[in-house]
Amino acid sequence: MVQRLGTLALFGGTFDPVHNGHLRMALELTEQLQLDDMRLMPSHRPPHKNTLGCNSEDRAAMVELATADCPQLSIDRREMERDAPSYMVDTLTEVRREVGPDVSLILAMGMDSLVNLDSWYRWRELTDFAHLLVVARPGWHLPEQGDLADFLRQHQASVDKLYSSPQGSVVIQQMSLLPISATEIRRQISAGESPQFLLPDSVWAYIQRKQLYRLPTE
Ligand SMILES: Nc1ncnc2c1ncn2[C@@H]1O[C@H](COP(=O)(O)OP(=O)(O)OP(=O)(O)O)[C@@H](O)[C@H]1O
Ligand SMILES: O=C(O)c1ccc[n+]([C@@H]2O[C@H](COP(=O)([O-])O)[C@@H](O)[C@H]2O)c1
Repeated sequence: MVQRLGTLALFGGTFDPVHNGHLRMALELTEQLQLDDMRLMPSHRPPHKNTLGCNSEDRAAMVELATADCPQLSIDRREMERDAPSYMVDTLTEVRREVGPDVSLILAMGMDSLVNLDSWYRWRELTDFAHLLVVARPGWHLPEQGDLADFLRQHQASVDKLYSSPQGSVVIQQMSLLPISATEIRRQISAGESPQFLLPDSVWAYIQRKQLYRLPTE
């Protein structure tokens, strides 16, 4: 019988701020796929975002608060320690070195991230270190032509690959995601509206205490 590998999943994001859409996705993936460890990993210097609503320490503090009461989720602060653009290939290289060759390392992302994957730094190498676990979001479709489509044709696999090999596959998981976006939450706050119930109360309290997102960012 083939041995089932231990699984470590990282869910990277700007989390500006973290919201219930992110949290439900992480929790549902963990439970549906019986992942051993699911960590939300705030990006210190998100490579593709020029305007941020707040600094990385505040964004990480909110992820810390959001995950504190949920035993299935935790925060991975490793990108906070690297004062360079938070390229995912660098992060995954570091994690792979840490966990060794026999752990299934899984990078979770939404479909909107996947469709831009070919703009990421050394994107083809990501699967040398991890699997990509992509959650299909309504309104987004897999590319059908071009380098990324070819890459997906080569790497797409069924979910059992996550347990039988340590890296190398792209797995697409269908899930109904909450229609919440950080952009809309920032807009609401800068317009004086309340985002309550879109994010944990502890995160909303933090935003109010630190007076974040009062000014429009885009
Ligand atoms: N509502 C949601 N449910 C599940 N996953 C989401 C949701 N919104 C974003 N994601 C995923 O979370 C990851 C990090 O996203 P990000 O922090 O940029 O959140 P966002 O809400 O899309 O932010 P913004 O509106 O600022 O772009 C991405 O992989 C993205 O696909
Ligand atoms: O490595 C890259 O070049 C790269 C480019 C864009 C995004 N990422 C990462 O992808 C994750 C989601 O990004 P975002 O911008 O949707 O929050 C987050 O962890 C980013 O650091 C990484």
